[in-house]
Amino acid sequence: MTVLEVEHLSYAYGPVHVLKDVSFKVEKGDFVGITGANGTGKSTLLKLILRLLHGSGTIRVMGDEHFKDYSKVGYLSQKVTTFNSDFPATVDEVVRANLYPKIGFLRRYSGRKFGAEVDRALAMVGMTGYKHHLIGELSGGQQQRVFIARMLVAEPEILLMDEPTVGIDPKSLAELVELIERLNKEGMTILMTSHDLHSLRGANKILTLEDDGTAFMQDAKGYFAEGADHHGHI
Ligand SMILES: Nc1ncnc2c1ncn2[C@@H]1O[C@H](COP(=O)(O)OP(=O)(O)OP(=O)(O)O)[C@@H](O)[C@H]1O
Repeated sequence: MTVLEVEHLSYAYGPVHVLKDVSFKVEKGDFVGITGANGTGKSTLLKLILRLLHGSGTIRVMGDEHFKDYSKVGYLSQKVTTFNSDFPATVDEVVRANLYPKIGFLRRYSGRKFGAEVDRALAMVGMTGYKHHLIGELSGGQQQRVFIARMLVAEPEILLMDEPTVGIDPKSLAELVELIERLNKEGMTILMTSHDLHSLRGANKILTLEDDGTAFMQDAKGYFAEGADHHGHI
């Protein structure tokens, strides 16, 4: 089943053309690694898919050109974890907050606490036991796990992640990559940008954005077989 179809997508910030006539398809269960040099438009592409930005061309999510239910699309933005350590929210609050778009603002006050849903999401990312910790007190890798749990609690169909592995120490990085690969193996469709070839080793498709704004998708096996040297930006 095709869950995302991008056709002839172009986008410019004022006079600066970033994406030009980009087309690709994502099937349910795909892990798409999005790569390309700095400034080629990886973050811009994710924001267009989320309709935070509007370009020309067509974007169909779940077959719908006018898709509105973005609670089904989890998004982890770049640098989401650059937290001030005084940030007062607990892990529980950060994860729970993403249930509200789903359950509706008014029902938020219905008294139901959704503790089981939060616990389940934290268990999926190996963060059981951290519920009452302040988010600002966790390591970068732990914060990323919590932000992944925050996406998962809304039971999304697709995860969009913008460089989730940046700035994380090697051990936490390996665990985070394993977590992302496991979620994909369990059936989650993932689109993830990264400059780090290792982080994308579980991908089955690679979308490469070029300096001229074009993009092409290829089988990950072919991409990795060509070798990292071939792709000057990695
Ligand atoms: N809000 C904005 N206004 C104007 N130009 C922007 C804006 N956001 C991004 N750009 C420009 O658009 C281009 C693409 O940016 P984008 O952040 O999508 O690239 P990227 O591939 O994600 O880069 P990186 O690998 O550095 O994260 C860059 O040249 C950037 O300077």
